[in-house]
Amino acid sequence: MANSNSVKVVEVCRVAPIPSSPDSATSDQSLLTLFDLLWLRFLPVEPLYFYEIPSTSDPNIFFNSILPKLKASLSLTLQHFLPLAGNLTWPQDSPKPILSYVQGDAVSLTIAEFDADNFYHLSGNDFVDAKEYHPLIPPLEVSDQRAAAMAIQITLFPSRGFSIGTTMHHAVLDGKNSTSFFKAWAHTCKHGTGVGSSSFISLPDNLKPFHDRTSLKDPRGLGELYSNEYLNREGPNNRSVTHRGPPKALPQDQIRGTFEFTPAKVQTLREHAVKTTRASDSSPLHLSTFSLTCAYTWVCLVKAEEIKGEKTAMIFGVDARSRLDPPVPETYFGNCVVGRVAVAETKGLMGVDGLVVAVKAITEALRSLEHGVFNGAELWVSKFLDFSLYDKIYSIAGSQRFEVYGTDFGWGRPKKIELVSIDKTDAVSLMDSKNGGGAVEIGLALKKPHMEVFASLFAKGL
Ligand SMILES: CC(C)(COP(=O)(O)OP(=O)(O)OC[C@H]1O[C@@H](n2cnc3c(N)ncnc32)[C@H](O)[C@@H]1OP(=O)(O)O)[C@@H](O)C(=O)NCCC(=O)NCCSC(=O)CC(=O)O
Repeated sequence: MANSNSVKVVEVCRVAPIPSSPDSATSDQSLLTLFDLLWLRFLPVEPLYFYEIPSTSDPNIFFNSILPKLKASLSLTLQHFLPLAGNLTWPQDSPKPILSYVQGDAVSLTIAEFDADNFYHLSGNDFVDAKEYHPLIPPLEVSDQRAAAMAIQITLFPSRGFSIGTTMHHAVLDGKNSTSFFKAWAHTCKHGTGVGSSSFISLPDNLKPFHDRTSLKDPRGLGELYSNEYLNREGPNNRSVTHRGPPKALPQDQIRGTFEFTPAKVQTLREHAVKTTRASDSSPLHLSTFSLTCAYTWVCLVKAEEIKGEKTAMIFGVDARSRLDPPVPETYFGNCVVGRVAVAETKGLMGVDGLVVAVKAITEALRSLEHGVFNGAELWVSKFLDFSLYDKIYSIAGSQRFEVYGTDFGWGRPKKIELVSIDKTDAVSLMDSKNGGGAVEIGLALKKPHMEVFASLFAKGL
């Protein structure tokens, strides 16, 4: 078990974007879109990256070299991501919340230190008590009137490594953006010209955020419809920009585990699905890495948690950027994700054809995209999902496409990445694998007995 010493806060400071030239933007303001509003009440996203410190003769390498570089590059990177240094408000005269940055706004950065022995425990492969990650994530400054977009915490594990934890307001950005921000910061840190330099580091095109929320067209006025919903649903004229709190009683005995799907494992699942699909099933199954990974996880979860109800659901996000008409750039900054819900009979998931039942449900949910991402939107903006219909609703956070393990600040690939928020949102995290090679990893937070059964089902295979 890890040393239970608590995290010691060394410094709390604020990092502002450095203007890179005299004509750099000094302010930025945008109205939230429908896509942002959908996430307004969601809990913040909490990615946590662990990096090993290279062995060196300088015991103070972190404070002498690494930390100053991280701070300087953060400041330079924020110049490209001004909204992340800003705040959300919802003035009385505004139809929707406003995300604004004005000169002087800055990101809260906490520097902390934790017992070195915790490093390999928290960044290793063993199960970890979910609560152990919480001190590595900073609080976000939020009130009903004003919410910061992001807070960052860098925690040193002396002579071992450091972690970078962030808390990001979900109405400000989606998983793709948060990954791009980390990659842009890492790029600037790795290729920067030195501490104290205010020189502008140009980002590769795929990391340059495209900031124009008005480019998301909403001819049916769904954003207004949805914001009116908010204003009326939660008390009269409720303009709070605070997310809902975590569930009242977070399970105390949750542990976290990571499981890997190698390309060979995915191929085995694919072949199994093809073999067990009935000849009478005319419509082809969507047998991508994503659908097979989610389907197998779903089946193992239903069995491990002994779900009893008639139906269970799995919600996943779909990147809408290229699916909109007209599309928006891949680098569009702001939420651009729509939810899709796969529904299956629990009995079917538990049966011998469980994998195919799950893949079929995911295929059907994806098929609805053929009619456009806004098909039936008037219904789901006013009543997204009737939770009472399902005994259990699973969800997927993140994507293996984001290639988060490619985030190198100059000291190598991350040793481990956790999406800490999944223990509050009950989601399954999905990302590329820390072992590379085209593998995918999922992260779970479950009660210990359920995790043990899940691990054994996962290892056993089909
Ligand atoms: C809807 C999807 C999940 C479906 O994914 P699939 O992979 O099943 O289907 P697909 O049609 O997109 O791709 C099918 C095949 O084409 C290939 N392919 C297609 N596009 C690709 C691309 N851009 N990069 C790499 N591969 C690609 C894949 O190899 C895949 O096969 P193969 O994989 O077998 O090789 C995805 O399209 C998508 O939108 N992903 C992003 C979801 C997202 O943004 N999530 C974050 C939500 S916000 C969040 O999570 C934050 C939070 O709340 O915490």
